[in-house]
Amino acid sequence: MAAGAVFSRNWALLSGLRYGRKVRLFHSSSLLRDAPPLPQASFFPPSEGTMLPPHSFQNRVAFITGGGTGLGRAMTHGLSELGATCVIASRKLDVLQKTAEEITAQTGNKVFPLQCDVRDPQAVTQCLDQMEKLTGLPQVVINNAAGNFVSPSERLSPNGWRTIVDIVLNGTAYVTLELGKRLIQQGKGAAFVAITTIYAESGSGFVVPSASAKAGVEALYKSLTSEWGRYGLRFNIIQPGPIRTKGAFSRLDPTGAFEESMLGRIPAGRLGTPAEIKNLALYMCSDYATWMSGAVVRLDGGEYVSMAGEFNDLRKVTSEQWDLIESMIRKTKGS
Ligand SMILES: CCCCC/C=C\C/C=C\C/C=C\C=C\C(=O)SCCNC(=O)CCNC(=O)[C@H](O)C(C)(C)COP(=O)(O)OP(=O)(O)OC[C@H]1O[C@@H](n2cnc3c(N)ncnc32)[C@H](O)[C@@H]1OP(=O)(O)O
Ligand SMILES: NC(=O)C1=CN([C@@H]2O[C@H](COP(=O)(O)OP(=O)(O)OC[C@H]3O[C@@H](n4cnc5c(N)ncnc54)[C@H](OP(=O)(O)O)[C@@H]3O)[C@@H](O)[C@H]2O)C=CC1
Repeated sequence: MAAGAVFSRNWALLSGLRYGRKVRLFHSSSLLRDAPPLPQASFFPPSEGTMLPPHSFQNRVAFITGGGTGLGRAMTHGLSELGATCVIASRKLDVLQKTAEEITAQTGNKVFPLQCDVRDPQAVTQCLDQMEKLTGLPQVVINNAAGNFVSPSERLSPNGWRTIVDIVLNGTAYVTLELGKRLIQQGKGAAFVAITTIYAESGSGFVVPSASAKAGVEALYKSLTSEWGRYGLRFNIIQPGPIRTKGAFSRLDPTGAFEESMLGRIPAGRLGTPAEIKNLALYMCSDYATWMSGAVVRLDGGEYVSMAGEFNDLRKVTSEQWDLIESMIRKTKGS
């Protein structure tokens, strides 16, 4: 079914709410099921395993914000599997503790949970003090924590704006600047990765605080690439396309009405997986990527360019329709 038709059908289902019909209201319940991948997805199966050789991060420390859930958890798992001692930090200590225990049990390498709201610079300082005592400074830093929700911009309050910009841009800056200062002082190098999004470049309606803050993160990282390379610090950026995590989908598509139309614009025909982000992030932080700095890598199954191309909707034209179009164009010869 064409993406537009899918969207209309799903939206009609939701509209049924107004007439008292029973439809799924939340992303996790059942009427609007998770959209199935498109047929071409069978050409592009995701590989879940960890790509780099064993021990690639042996004797290294990694600090991952938002490491308790979603993509942060996947990256923590991968680093730990390859030998790193990991420190994960976010607001919910219970979530962090559970993740830390599970990963430590699976990999045999210690994961330390530290409570930290990255919006608060003092909390960041205290968290990094604790980390230094536990593990010393990290060689790998992943700024992954984020906040987001879809909302028409005219509904945003100043605090709604501030909340997202504080988590995404200010939080990343507090962590990066404080760690950078400490690393520089101790003469130690490190690899930083920030997780942004494909709309950091284009901007996007309905997620304006997130788009603005992620663009700021990219500017921060590109700027520090140039300024702090001389201290042994390198900075790279991953722009993921859509990946089903509870944190993202519950705030960006809570009804599930948009998932199918979103799939229709991804040439690979499927969502990404946390493991795909994990493998790219691990590569960027590894010794195989010491010449990589200031890079911005989009990992989105082709969605971004697919949305940008003026003529890409012609995918919907059938072979018979092309016969007609071609004959009409050919008739213009000599005119
Ligand atoms: C076209 C189809 C698209 C389909 C898309 C589907 C999939 C995704 C595809 C791509 C994804 C691309 C990018 C993804 C980027 C991400 O960042 S995803 C990660 C998302 N994860 C999280 O957000 C986790 C953390 N989030 C939170 O904790 C909360 O959601 C929050 C960010 C709100 C922070 O919580 P808290 O500090 O408790 O804040 P408050 O609840 O007090 O709220 C602060 C102010 O914000 C206002 N607000 C909250 N929600 C909304 C809303 N939905 N609409 C408008 N305003 C909202 C709230 O009212 C507070 O302001 P006031 O004090 O009332 O003025
Ligand atoms: N999933 C997707 O489709 C996409 C995701 N991304 C990006 O990937 C990254 C991970 O997102 P994803 O895993 O999907 O979603 P999650 O919601 O699972 O991850 C967000 C993490 O950020 C943490 N966090 C939120 N606020 C704060 C705060 N104030 N201080 C410290 N930590 C905080 C949360 O932990 P806690 O609640 O404990 O604080 C949570 O672990 C984000 O940067 C997101 O923007 C980008 C494009 C697409």
